[in-house]
Amino acid sequence: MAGITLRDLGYAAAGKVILAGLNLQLDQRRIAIIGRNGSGKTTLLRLIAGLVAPSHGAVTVEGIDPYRDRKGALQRIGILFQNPEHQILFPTVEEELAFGLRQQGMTQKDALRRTRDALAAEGRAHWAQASVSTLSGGQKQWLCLQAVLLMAPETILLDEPFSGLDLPAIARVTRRLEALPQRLITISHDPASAAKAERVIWLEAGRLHADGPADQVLPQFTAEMARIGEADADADLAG
Ligand SMILES: Nc1ncnc2c1ncn2[C@@H]1O[C@H](COP(=O)(O)OP(=O)(O)OP(=O)(O)O)[C@@H](O)[C@H]1O
Repeated sequence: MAGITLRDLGYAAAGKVILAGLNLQLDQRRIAIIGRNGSGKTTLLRLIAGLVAPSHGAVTVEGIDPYRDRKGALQRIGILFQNPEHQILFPTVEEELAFGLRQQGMTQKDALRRTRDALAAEGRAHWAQASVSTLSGGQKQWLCLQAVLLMAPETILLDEPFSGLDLPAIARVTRRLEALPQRLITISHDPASAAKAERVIWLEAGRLHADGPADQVLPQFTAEMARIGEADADADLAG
């Protein structure tokens, strides 16, 4: 795998600089991106997924530009959004799961067959015709992860994959993610969930603040968050 390359990457919106000057080569299998609210983590994932175009510099994913080459991006990158409601488009479980496969060029018939096989393999064959609106938040999140996995991308981008999950669901999703062969790039506010990453990237106000092994970066991050937490109320808007 050639990995993901960010070259002097920057992004601005509504006249505001949101990310600037990022130069990173991302080759590791488990990468965590940490940072405070509004530090630019989600924007970085959206740039890597090719959902938005850089305002400055470039992103390359396994040799392609994910914004210009959408088909190539769909083969290489999957993204799990923080809020499943932002990801789910279809009324039933099987339609939702089949959609990504259709986008990758599979016929509707083959996509539905693959979807039903995948549900059966997970012991959830009876979910196929279920209405997505009847699922709980955690079940919707499972559905979104399943949709990404069915597309078999080389890299999966996860935006706070544990938000809104109860403790058993966190344990289940953690096990599932740990077993995946793919490269995972996971956003988190929570240092504990980044502890097993091979590499931790800390963003601060849209810029790289630290980059290294978890046992070096996380203690600095935790200490800094504690320091800020002890200071006065923090009501500044980023940018
Ligand atoms: N399209 C946009 N137009 C204007 N401002 C934007 C846009 N996208 C992001 N922002 C702003 O950029 C900053 C970074 O947002 P982003 O969602 O990337 O941060 P984050 O680190 O993921 O935050 P959180 O941890 O709260 O999810 C925020 O101040 C946000 O309001």
